[in-house]
Amino acid sequence: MSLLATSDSSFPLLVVLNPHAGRKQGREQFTTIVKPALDKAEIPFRLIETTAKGHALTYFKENTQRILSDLAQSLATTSTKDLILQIMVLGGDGTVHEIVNGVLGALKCLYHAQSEFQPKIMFSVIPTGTGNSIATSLGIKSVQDAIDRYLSGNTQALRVMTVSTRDERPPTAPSVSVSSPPSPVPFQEWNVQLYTVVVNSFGLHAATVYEAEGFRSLGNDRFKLSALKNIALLQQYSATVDLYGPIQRYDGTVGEFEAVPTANATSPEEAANVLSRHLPGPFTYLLITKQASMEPGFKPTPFARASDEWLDVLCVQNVGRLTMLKILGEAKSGAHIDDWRVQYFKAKVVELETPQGGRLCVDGEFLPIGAGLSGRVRVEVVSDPQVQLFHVFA
Ligand SMILES: Nc1ncnc2c1ncn2[C@@H]1O[C@H](COP(=O)(O)OP(=O)(O)OP(=O)(O)O)[C@@H](O)[C@H]1O
Repeated sequence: MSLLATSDSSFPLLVVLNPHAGRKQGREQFTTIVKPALDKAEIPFRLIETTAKGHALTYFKENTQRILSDLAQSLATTSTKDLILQIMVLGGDGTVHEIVNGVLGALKCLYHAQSEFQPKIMFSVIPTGTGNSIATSLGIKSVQDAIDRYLSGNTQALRVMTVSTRDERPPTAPSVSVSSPPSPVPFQEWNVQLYTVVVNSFGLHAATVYEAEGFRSLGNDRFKLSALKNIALLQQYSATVDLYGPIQRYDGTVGEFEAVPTANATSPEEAANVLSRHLPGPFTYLLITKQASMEPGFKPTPFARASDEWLDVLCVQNVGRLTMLKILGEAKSGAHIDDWRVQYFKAKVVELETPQGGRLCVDGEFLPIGAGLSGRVRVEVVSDPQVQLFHVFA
C-alpha cells in the first residue's frame, strides 16, 4: 500500500523519541541518522521526546483527538476515513505499545458518537529499543533500513490483540474441567484491559522479561542473562490454557500447520473447524504472539505474521532445565518447532487460568492474574475496524 495517494505532505510526521529505550542511544541515532534523512527528504516533523514511563501513553490519550482534528483541517476533509497519521517511533516495542494504547484510549469515547471514525495510524518503527520485535520480525536490519522503508512508503497491517479479564458478574459458563473444556465465554462478559501488539507470555518468558529490566545497561544481553538465571531456578507454572479456533498445529514431519485432529471428525472440513483445545499444564514456557521474532537471533514463532488474523501460540509444558536450554538454543534459528516437546499452534482466541494467580507479560508490561475462574484471562486478535487502525512501514 502506498501512502502517496492520501497523505498530506504539509502535516508533520510525529517523531516519538524514547531516550531511555535500548542502550539509550535514541537521541544520538536521531541526530546523526534520522533527522538528516528527514531533512534531506524535506519531510516536516514534530519531535516528542518521552520523559518517563507512561509519557507516550498519556500524551496520545490526551492529544490524539486534537492531532486528528488538525490533520483533518490540513487536508480540508470531513471524512475521518481519509485521515492518515504517520508516527515514527525511535524506541522499542514498549514505546509502540504505549502509543497504541494511548491512541485507542483517546478514540474510545469518539466511537460512541461516530461509528465511522476510522483514521489510519502508520508507524515507522526505528529500532532503538532492546528486543525490537516488531522491526526484527519485519526484517528491518538497522536504523537506516527502517528509514529507507519509511521513505519507500510500503505498509502492512499491524494487527492488535486484546487482553481481557472477566467482569465482576457471576459466571454463566460452566467452570473449567480437565475432561471437558469449556465453551468460550461470550465476549460481553470480558473487559478489555490492554491492547497488545507483540507478545503475551506466561512462565519462563514472563519471568525473564520481568527480571531483565534490572540489567538494562547490558542491552540485548539482559534477556540472555535473565533467561539463564530463570532456567537455573526453573519453575513450572500451574495453569490451564484453552485454545479456540479453528485451531492448527505445526507438524514437524511435514513442516506445515495442519488442522488439529479430532477423534470425532469425519471429514477434513470438520477437522479444520475444531473449536477448542485444552492444555492442562503446568507450563514451562508459553507465548501468545503476532510477531515471528522477539529480538534479533530469537525466532520462537517463525510463522507468525503481524498482518494476519491468527494468534501464534508456542507452548512447552513441564520440561526440565536441559530440555529448555536446548529448545531456547534452537529457537535462535526457529528449529525448535520440530522438537516434539514444543507445541506450536495457530488459534483465534486463547484463555488462560491459574489456580494460584500469577502474572502475564503483555508487551513488557505485567498484568496480575487472579486465581481461578474469576482471574481467567483472554487474548484475541481484534477484528473491529474501529480498533484495527494500525499499519507499519514494512
Ligand atoms: N524518558 C524516559 N525515562 C525512563 N523511561 C522511559 C522514558 N521514556 C519512556 N520510558 C519507558 O522506557 C521503557 C522501555 O521502552 P521500550 O520498551 O520502547 O524499549 P526497550 O525495552 O529497550 O525495547 P523492547 O521493548 O523492544 O525490548 C518503556 O516502559 C517506556 O515507558
